[in-house]
Formats: sequence, structure tokens, C-alpha cells
Amino acid sequence: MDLKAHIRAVPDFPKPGILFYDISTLLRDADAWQVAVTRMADVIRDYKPDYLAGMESRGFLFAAPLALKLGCGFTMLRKPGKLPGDVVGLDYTLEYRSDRIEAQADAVPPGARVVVVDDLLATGGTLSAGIRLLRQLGADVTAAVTLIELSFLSGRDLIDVPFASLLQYDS
Ligand SMILES: O=P(O)(O)OC[C@H]1O[C@H](OP(=O)(O)OP(=O)(O)O)[C@H](O)[C@@H]1O
Ligand SMILES: Nc1ncnc2[nH]cnc12
Repeated sequence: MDLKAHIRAVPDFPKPGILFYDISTLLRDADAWQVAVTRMADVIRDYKPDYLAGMESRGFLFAAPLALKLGCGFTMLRKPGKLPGDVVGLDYTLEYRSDRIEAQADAVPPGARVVVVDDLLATGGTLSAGIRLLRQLGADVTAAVTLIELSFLSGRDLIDVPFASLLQYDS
């Protein structure tokens, strides 16, 4: 199946000059979503994760079904103020804004093998922050995987673990 045929490119969203790769059209098609998850699972399985960490929010749409399929736990890396209990956070800077992500302090046990999952890699800021936050918790981050990679932004240069994407775009 050609998964790219299920992703809609929307010009000038959310601001002029940005070509937005919209996964809504893929999620609407049960077969396409299933194929995407199955192919991502085939990549992730080799890293033998104990847990998958999903980046809020679109990352959850892949990380959660992948965790069920692979039989591992799922933990959420969330935008600030969403998680109850003791949390650890990390501030990071993107191309034109700064942001913060948080995890529960007991999200994964020290030494756990964790693969970080998101829908899309652009500048790499979000995924790289997720990796650093998990390391603060003592996790062994073994890989990072996304459905989409915007190769022209070279975000993978920021990712210091093995990185794989299913679909690459050059513009
Ligand atoms: O590689 P980067 O430049 O960091 O960009 C990629 C991130 O941007 C999008 O999330 P967004 O912040 O738009 O949030 P959402 O998932 O809640 O839509 C996307 O889902 C990735 O998480
Ligand atoms: N161009 C883009 N399309 C969809 N999601 C994004 N997140 C960051 N850049 C994006």
C-alpha cells in the first residue's frame, strides 16, 4: 500500500509558508492506519522495547496501538500541566518558539528499554527533547521512530539514537 497517498498536504497551515502533512486522512482509513502501525512495529520490534513513549498528541495515535501490538507498556510525554503526581519536565527551543514536555517521575523504571514514537519529525526538537527527558528518568532510549520525516529540515541530526521513519518528504 502507498501510505503517502493517504496523507494530505495542506499549504499555509498553521501559518503562511508551512506545508502541513495531515495524517487525519490516513487515520480515517482503517486499512491504511493498520498498515502504518504494522510497518512501524516491524521496525521497532528489533529494538526489543520494554516501553514505548508517545509524544503528545499525534504521537499517541501511533504509540498506543504499537504498544498493544508489541506487548509492551506505553507512557505519555505530555504538554505542561497535564500529568498528575510528581512530574519531571524539560524546556526546549524549536525553530521559532520554545516549549516544554513533561513525564511522570515514575513513568518508566531506571534501565528500561524505551523507544520514542511520534507521527512526524520536522526540526527534531520535540523528539530530541523526549529522548533527553527519558534519560533524566534513567531510561535506556534504544531508538526513535516516526511515520513521517521532513528530510529537508535535517531533524535527524539532532537524534542521537538509531532513528527510522517510514515516509520521507523532500519539501
Ligand atoms: O520536529 P519538530 O520540529 O519538533 O516538530 C514535530 C512535532 O510537531 C508536531 O506536534 P505539535 O507540536 O504540532 O503538536 P500536536 O501533536 O499536538 O499536533 C508533531 O506531531 C511532532 O510532535
Ligand atoms: N509541516 C508539518 N506538518 C505536520 N506536522 C508538523 N509538525 C511540524 N511541522 C509539521
